[in-house]
Formats: sequence, structure tokens, C-alpha cells
Amino acid sequence: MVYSCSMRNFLVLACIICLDLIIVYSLDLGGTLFTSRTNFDYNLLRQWAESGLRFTMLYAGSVLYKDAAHLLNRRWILIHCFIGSVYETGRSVLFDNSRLDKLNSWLVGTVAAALACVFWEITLPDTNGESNGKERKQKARVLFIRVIRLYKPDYILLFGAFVFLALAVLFEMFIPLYTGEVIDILGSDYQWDNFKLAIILMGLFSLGSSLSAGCRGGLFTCAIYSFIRRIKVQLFGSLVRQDIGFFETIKTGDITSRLSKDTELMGDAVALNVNVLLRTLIKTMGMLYLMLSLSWKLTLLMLMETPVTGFLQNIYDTHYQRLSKEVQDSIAQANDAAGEAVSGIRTVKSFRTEFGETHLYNVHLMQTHNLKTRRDTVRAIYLLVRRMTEVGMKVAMLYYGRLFIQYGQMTTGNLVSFILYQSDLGDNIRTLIYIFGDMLNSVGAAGKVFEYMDRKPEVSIDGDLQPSDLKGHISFQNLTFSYPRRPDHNVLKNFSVELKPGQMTALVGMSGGGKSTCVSLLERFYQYQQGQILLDGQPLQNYQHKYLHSKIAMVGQEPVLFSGTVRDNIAYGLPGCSMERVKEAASKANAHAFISNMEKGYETDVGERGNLLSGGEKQRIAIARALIRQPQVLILDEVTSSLDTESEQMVQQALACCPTQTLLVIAHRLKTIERADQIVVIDSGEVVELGTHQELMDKKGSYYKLRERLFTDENTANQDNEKSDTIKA
Ligand SMILES: Nc1ncnc2c1ncn2[C@@H]1O[C@H](COP(=O)(O)OP(=O)(O)OP(=O)(O)O)[C@@H](O)[C@H]1O
Repeated sequence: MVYSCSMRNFLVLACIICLDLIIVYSLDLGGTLFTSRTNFDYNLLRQWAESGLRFTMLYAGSVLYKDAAHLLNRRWILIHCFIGSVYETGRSVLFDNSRLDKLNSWLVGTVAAALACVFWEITLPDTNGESNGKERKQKARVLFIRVIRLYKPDYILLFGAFVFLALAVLFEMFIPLYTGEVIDILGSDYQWDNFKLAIILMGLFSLGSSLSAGCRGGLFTCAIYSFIRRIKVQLFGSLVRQDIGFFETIKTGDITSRLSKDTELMGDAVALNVNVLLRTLIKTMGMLYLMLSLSWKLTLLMLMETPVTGFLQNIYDTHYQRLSKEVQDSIAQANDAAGEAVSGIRTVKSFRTEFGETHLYNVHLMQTHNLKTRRDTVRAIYLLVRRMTEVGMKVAMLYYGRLFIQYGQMTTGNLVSFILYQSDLGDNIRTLIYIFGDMLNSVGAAGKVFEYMDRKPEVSIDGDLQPSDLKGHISFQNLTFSYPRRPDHNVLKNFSVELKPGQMTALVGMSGGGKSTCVSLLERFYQYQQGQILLDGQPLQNYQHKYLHSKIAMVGQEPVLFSGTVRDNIAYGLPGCSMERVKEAASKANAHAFISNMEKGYETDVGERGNLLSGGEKQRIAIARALIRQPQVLILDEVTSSLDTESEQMVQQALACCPTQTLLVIAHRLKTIERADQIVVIDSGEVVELGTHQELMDKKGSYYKLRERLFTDENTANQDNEKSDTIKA
């Protein structure tokens, strides 16, 4: 903290200020005893020496007296001691005035330091924040260089754009100069030839500048679009390679925001910002040169605005960026809430929670609204202060400009050119300062994109085993597993089971026992913590990713179809697959008949996520999608739950006609798994019973009880259905 509000601290501060005033006058008195007041250079030199001495004494005081360190920030002292010297030097140089005003310069120093304190109070609360800022800048630099490297394929476009940029700026720079010249020609001894030449040159510069600016913009836009497309593809490629655990911990809104907004910000980081930066930089240099040649004194005066503007911009950027980030996060939350409600609209309607969902959305929007109001207030205050600084500077410039014209140091045309440059230069300097902030912001977005692009999936996909004759013998050995979102809860505990080729294994058990988890691990969606899963004696992770998923196929509880035709969905991931194979797989899955009855047959669009089909139809297409691969291991997770009895029997027959296949079935309807070669009963992630249907029934253990319980449930449900049918009839 620069200030502490206690009374004691104020007293200490007052003492320090008094002490400083005494030091100033003692030094001045001492100085005047030995030097002459009329010597301009010597007086200025003495002023600076005094500043240095005061700074050393106050700084030493702040080090020795610990409490003062809170009050006397190093920068505070620096400004306090030196700003007076800067002010006096500027005044003396501008107006050849050798009279030094001690009290005046001391007051300037104190007021400037007090203002600095107020600003630092707001912006730099502690040194920790400062070191974080440094780290952030260092990180931003690294990210920025990485983004530049990624632009490599577009270097030619960028080079062309930079050439046109330089041309546009050069042409643009001369326009105000010739405007002033025209005014001088009109004002003094008017000559048609001079006037004509000035107008033609102005026209040519304007034309050249517009043409070059157009080419520059076009080339930059091409480079940016090409870059953004490349990055989006790379990011998407990296996202789809991630393990399922990653998607469970990251919100969909975050992922879409990375893909859409951050990649675009990242594209702007280099091309757009460097474009603006270079344009502004070249223009600023050129304009400064021309302005110095018009009036170096007025230029110096005008440059005094720069540190103030920079300072204001710095404070503003810090707050604005923080608030903007909060606004973005809150927009993402609101979008998530709306997206979730729309995707689950059936549930929302059936539970009559439309009002609740609308209210929740409103709460998120209100949060966004409040944050936006705060952000815009900060912006309004900043604009107000900035405009006041600008206007103040303009008034000062006009005042001194008039004096210089009066003393014959410049012409009216020169002043007009100067004013035109000045208003442009002010904008340029602000842009230069802003662009650094914006670059930090843009590379911040790049950082988020790189974070996803660099992420290594926890489930490795580096295996390279692809044996030509896979038998499909699977062995779960002492498996222990917990989900990434719930690392303390072991879903599988020391789980061991063997699945043999040509056999059907059924996993049964109460809901939440861990049946689907076994399937997820077999599909390598997650990485288990202990034990291993062997396929034909080799750990699952040794197999090549694509090969493994062509040999192990799964139909899940809620099969997901993608928008496109029925044919596209059955032949998903098999480019160039023949129609015969598609039809054959559909027939095996008992889907051919209903597909043929549809208006466009296999070319029928299934709608987004297959919404135009019934649950059973979706499931049969999903089964066909699995069967078309002729997998060695087939996993059916609660597949038959959405099928009618006839379809179920036909699917069962289709599955039975593949004698060498390893079949793993999870079913609640225990009737469907009676013919399984082995039934594994799972409870709380452990195998509690294992055997054939008959063996387990004879044992009268968990399986027997489970069956009884489920039969009771099924019968009750059937009776309920019959009753409601009678009522309806
Ligand atoms: N993605 C997940 N993250 C955290 N916990 C999970 C996740 N999926 C499942 N679980 C938990 O793991 C346990 C086992 O779930 P699993 O889906 O394997 O059971 P199940 O036997 O297939 O149940 P059901 O018969 O209802 O489908 C449950 O306690 C469940 O809450």
C-alpha cells in the first residue's frame, strides 16, 4: 500500500513533506551563497543536483524508517523529487527563461507525486502483483513468438501486406504538410502554379495512400483467415484426441469459446496487431520528424502529454481487461445455462421447470449486465479523463502556437499542419500504448488455445501392435479404477474377469455397480489406476488406436447418431464402404425393413443426433454400425432395452451367428442373458458371483435374488401397464 489511512501515518507524511520543504530551501540557500542566480545553465544544473540529493535523502529515510516505506513508495519519491526539475527545464528551454521558481517546482513535484500515489493505490496494490505482471509479460512474449512461428505458411502474404503498409503510411504522412502549404499559399502571395502543384501532390498522396491501404488490408485479412482456419483444425484435432475424462472436467462452453473466439483473437494477435503497430510506429516517427522540423519547441510541449496518456492507458487497460474477462466468463455461463435447457427441453417440459430455467438464465444475464455496466463505467471515466487531457493540451498548444507566430518563429500554415499532425499523433501514441495491452490480451487467448493443443491425453494412443489374427481373448486382472472427477471413490476394486472368444459373457448387477465402467475401460475411454486389461495376452494400450477400435465395437445405452443419412451413420468412419455391406449390416440388426419403408430409404436424413428416429430405430442403426465392422469383440451395453421382443430375438440370432466372436452383454432384462456362457454378478465394483445361469440359479445367491427382485419389478410394471390400458380402453 502506498497510503495507510491511519492518523499516525498522515502525521508522519506531513512531517516528511515539511522536512522535504526545509531540505529544498536549505539546499537553495546554500546553493545561492556559492553561485550566481543569473547563470541559466548552472541554475538548472543545480536544480537537478538538488533533486538527486533530495531523492537520496528521502529514499534513505524510507529504508531506515520502516513505516515510512509504506508511505513513501520509491516511485513516489522519484516523481516528487525530479518532476520539478523536469518542469523547470522544459519551461526554461521553451521560453529562454532563466528565472527558477523554487516553490512553483516544489508544488508541481508534490501534486504530481500525490496524483501518482492515488493512481498506484488503485493499480499496484503490492509488489507481488508487480512481479506477476513481469511474469505475465515474459509469458506473453514467449506465446507471441510461438504465434509468429505458426504464421509461417502465410509469411509471403504478410510480407506483401507490410510493403503496402509502409507505402500507405508514407503517402498519408505528407497530406497534412501540403494542407498547411495550401493555407500559406492562399494566405500570403498567392501564385496559381504553386497552388496547383500543392493540390496535385496532395491528390496523388491521397490516392497512393488509399490504394496501398486497400491492398494492405486485403493481404492481412487473407493471412489472418488462413491462419485461423489452420489453428482451428489443429485445435479440433487435438481436442478429439483427448480422453473422455478431459471432456468431463471441461465445460462445452469453454471448448466452443476456445474454438471460436480465442482462435480468432489469436489470429489478430500477430497480423492485426503487428499491422496496426507497424503502421502507427512508422507514422509516428515520420510525423515526429515533420513536426520537429515545423517547430521543435511546440513538439516538446506536445510530447509532455505522452507519459500522462500512457499512464492513464496503463491503468485503464489493467481494469478493463480484468472486467472484460469476467464479462466473457459470465457470458459463457449464461450460454451454458441456455444450451443445457434447450438440449434437455423434453425433461424441462415434463418437469414443468420452464420458469425455473428462464429465471436461472435471467440470473446469469443480470450478472453479465452488472459486469458490463462496471466495465463501461471504467471506460467512460477513462474517456472523460483522456478527453480533458487532450483538450488541455490543445489549449496549451494554441496558446503557445500563437506566441510563436507572434515572435515570427512559425507561420500560420505551419501551425495548421502542426495541429493536424498533433491530433493524429495523439491518436497514434494512444494506439501504440493500447496495442501492447491488446497484444497481451490476444496472446492470452493464444495461451488458452495452446494449453489445449499441447495437452497430452491421459489415455495414451501410442501403441503400435496390429496382429493379423486377433482372437479376442480378454482378461481384466485385479483392476482398480476411479473416475477423474471422483478420484477418491473406487468404482472397480480388484476386479478380475475373463472373456473368451466364441463365448457370450453377461455382466449383471444392481444399478451403479460398475458394469458400464468395465465397458468404458475396455474402450480405453479412461486410464485405470491399478491392474491391467489384456487382449490376447497383451496390455490394451500396446495396440494401435485405430486397429483396436476396428476390432472392439460397442453399442451403448444411448446410441448417438450424427446428422446425415442413415447410410452415413451405418458406414460411419468407413469411407468408401459399399451399399451391400451397409444393407447386410442393417439386415443383421433387424433395421433393413424399417429403413426400406422410409421415403428415401438409406438416404433418409436422421436429423440432429438422430432426433427424427425413435429410440428403437436409433438403437438398431447403432447395432448395424457396430456389426458392419465385423469386430472380434462386440460389446452391447443395455442395447435391447429399447427394442421390442421381436427385434430383440432377431438381433440375438444375428449375434449368435458369429461363433468366434467375443460377446460382452450388459442387460437389465435378465431373460435375454439366460443363454450366456458365463454370467458375472457385480456389486459395488467387485465380482460377487460367476457361472452359468443354471449354476447361479442353483446356488440361490446374489444372482437368484437379483432375478427375483427384477421379476417382481417387471411384473409390477406390466400390471400397471395393463391397468392403464384397461382405463384407456
Ligand atoms: N463419468 C463419471 N464420473 C464419475 N463417476 C461416475 C461416472 N460414471 C459413472 N460414475 C459412477 O460410477 C459408479 C458405477 O457406474 P456405472 O455406470 O459403471 O454403473 P452401472 O452398473 O453400469 O449402472 P447402470 O446399470 O445404472 O447403468 C456409479 O457410482 C456412478 O455414479
